[in-house]
Amino acid sequence: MNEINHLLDIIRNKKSALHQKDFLLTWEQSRDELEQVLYLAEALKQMRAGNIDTRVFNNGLGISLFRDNSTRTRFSYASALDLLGLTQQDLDEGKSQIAHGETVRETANMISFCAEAIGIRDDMYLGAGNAYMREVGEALDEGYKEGVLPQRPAIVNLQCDIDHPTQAMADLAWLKEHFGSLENLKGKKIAMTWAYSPSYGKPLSVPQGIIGLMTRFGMDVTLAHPEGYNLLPEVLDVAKNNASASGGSFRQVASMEEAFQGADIVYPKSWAPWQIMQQRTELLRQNDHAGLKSLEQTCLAENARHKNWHCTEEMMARTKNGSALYMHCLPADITGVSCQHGEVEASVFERYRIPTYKEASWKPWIIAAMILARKFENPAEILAGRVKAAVPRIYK
Ligand SMILES: CC(=O)N[C@@H](CCCN)C(=O)O
Ligand SMILES: NC(=O)OP(=O)(O)O
Repeated sequence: MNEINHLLDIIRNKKSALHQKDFLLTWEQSRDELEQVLYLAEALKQMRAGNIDTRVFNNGLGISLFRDNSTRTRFSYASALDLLGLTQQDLDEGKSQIAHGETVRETANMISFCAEAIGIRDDMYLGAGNAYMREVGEALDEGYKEGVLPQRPAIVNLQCDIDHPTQAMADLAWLKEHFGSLENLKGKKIAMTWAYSPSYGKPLSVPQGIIGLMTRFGMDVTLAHPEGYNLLPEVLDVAKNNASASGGSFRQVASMEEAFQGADIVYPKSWAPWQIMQQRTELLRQNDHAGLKSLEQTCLAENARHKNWHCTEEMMARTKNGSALYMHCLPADITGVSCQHGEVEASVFERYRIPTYKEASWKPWIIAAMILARKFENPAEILAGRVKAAVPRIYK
């Protein structure tokens, strides 16, 4: 209990305007706001462990819209809604009236009469996903202002084309847990590198999320990828500016070997080539399904030219004392396990499998924290009320 109260005190001292804006990109939030979410996640996790009711809502919907597959984020979002007392309702666009001319602003209002949160994953098309979330947000603002909606639902970015903030924040929570404090992350070397995948053309948002967030905490961030796998130039600028403001650094190198050299943390994962992402966006606009399918094949063929971007034991041996922390957003393409030849060698993955599960396990708490911070001006007081109301257990 003392520990929870200590966390609530930390949260009280963070200056936050998160109750007035959606958390769509980590770099749009102040350092205090990021920390507010991080500490709220810790407090919620401890409250549940102590069997303290965290249902701050008596009722209400939490809507989900997944335009791409998901295991972790989908169940983490459902868990977060349950923790807060909300009921999940999935928006199945195929079953809605969207195909019959219903506009985004109309759908956004029609689903939200009793909604407190809307979680959206829309990550495959450059320039589309984040923009869609903002369009929904504007429709909700109007509905609330005009008295259609009695409340403004929080929008939760469950991965867009630019950032995967629930992932990057869960990764940060895991690093804080692993290294003991945010202070301890200063000067740590993290290698965000491309790795070969045979599965499909993955979004750019995970590597962008990592370089955009870890540069906020004084880390030395290295990005590496084969030619043609560039990230969005504006996100590279964000990473550079963050690094100079936080006393960390950001550099780009041309090989996994170089990025792994002396690294404390490595994050090897695949993403699609930039050109493919741009063509995919065009084909989506034209609704060209056959074109999208054949482009996917082109993407996989291009990936196959870089099979040497493989997180092997030899590669790991280059890291600091040969024992860098391996991270992955999951699912990883594991050579000989989930595919013939993938991102990571089986023995490396197996050694870090449980740590990657712990990394992922922060996600429900981070999502619940984001919703709390958006819905309440003083979320620490709201949780303090739950702590006070908790009935002590009779026996232990
Ligand atoms: C949609 C998708 O596969 N996404 C992600 C996030 C991590 C989960 N795999 C990716 O690989 O970038
Ligand atoms: N890491 C991650 O976002 O996983 P899912 O795609 O399963 O949600």
